[in-house]
Amino acid sequence: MAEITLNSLAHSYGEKPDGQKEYAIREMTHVWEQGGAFALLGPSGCGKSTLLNIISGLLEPSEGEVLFDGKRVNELKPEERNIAQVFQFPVVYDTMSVYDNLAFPLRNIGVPEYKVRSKVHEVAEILELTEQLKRKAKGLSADQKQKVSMGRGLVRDDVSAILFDEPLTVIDPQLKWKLRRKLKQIHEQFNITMVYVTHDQLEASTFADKIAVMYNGQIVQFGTPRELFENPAHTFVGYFIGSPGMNFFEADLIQQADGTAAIRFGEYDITASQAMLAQLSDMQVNKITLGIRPEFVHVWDGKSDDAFLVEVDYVEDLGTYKILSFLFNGQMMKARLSEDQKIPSGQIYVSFPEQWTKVYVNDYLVEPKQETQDAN
Ligand SMILES: Nc1ncnc2c1ncn2[C@@H]1O[C@H](COP(=O)(O)OP(=O)(O)OP(=O)(O)O)[C@@H](O)[C@H]1O
Repeated sequence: MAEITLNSLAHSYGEKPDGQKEYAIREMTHVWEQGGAFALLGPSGCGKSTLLNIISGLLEPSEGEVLFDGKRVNELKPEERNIAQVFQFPVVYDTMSVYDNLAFPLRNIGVPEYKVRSKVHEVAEILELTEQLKRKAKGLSADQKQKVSMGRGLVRDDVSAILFDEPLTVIDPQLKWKLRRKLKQIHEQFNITMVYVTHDQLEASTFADKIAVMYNGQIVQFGTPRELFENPAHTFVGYFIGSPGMNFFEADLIQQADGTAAIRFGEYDITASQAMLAQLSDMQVNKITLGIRPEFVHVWDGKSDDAFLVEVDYVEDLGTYKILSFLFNGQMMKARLSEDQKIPSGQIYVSFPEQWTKVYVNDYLVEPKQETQDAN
């Protein structure tokens, strides 16, 4: 078991990269603590597989280092790193029995047969493969084969970490949920560092304690599912996590005649704390992006003096909840409402609670200015 550190790591597939754009992994320093369950979440092409292959040793990074428990492993071959990797498609020996497939990694390192037997039975039990142990792998269904693949990763006690690269791609939708739970249970039981790559936010949040969201070769936020939802550190996290994603709109920071600052969206003033306005004034920006999740838009039943009058566009009924689309200053926005909330047609009042209205500059979240403590 190991803590995995990426130290100023970067990777370009080209020999002579010309600028950041040519890097599949842009420079990052990052730590995955020992024994954690982590997900690497991001859209296709953001660099997830590249990063996983660098950790497992299938790919040598062009810059920086990978450390296991503080020791550099860049020069170690995959088999010397004690990493188990489970890929999208099952890797099993068709002509061998399920038992021999599971026993293979242990026999390879000379584990005595009596220990092999007990470990294979333990893992088969967890993965519900005991009844299949004598069968040839060839006759198994795709999801059973993938369970065998996972089992081969789990049999060795000495692995530093298990890396999963979209392991549920071939699994039946009904079984996906069950296997995800199983993986979580296995993690709790074995306390091995696990990194799970996926482009599916639901998969990431059921499996992982902490999720690294990747975008354009960078980890833009590393946090619990709740942190990613409540406080997206980057506009991409706001957009990618949640259903539907965060509402964004461009606003202006203006300096008023009395010397105070205000945030303006068209003719509307958007409330912000003094600490936030002070921070934005310090940053000397004019344009900002505001973000609010559809769940946090407050839709009023009737008239409200502190709310904005907006135009209802349409309401989508999704069974257990509704999505209201409305036009605010010409921009389409969404609110997520409970199924029993009545929505009048025409014009309604909405407001954006200050706590949930996030401010972004150049795509990154701005935190309100901290009061400096008086030294005396
Ligand atoms: N062998 C390669 N040679 C050159 N470029 C590559 C190679 N493998 C990946 N890339 C590029 O590196 C970037 C990151 O790809 P990577 O496969 O790591 O992304 P990913 O997030 O795993 O995507 P997916 O979910 O589609 O597998 C992409 O722009 C891709 O085209």
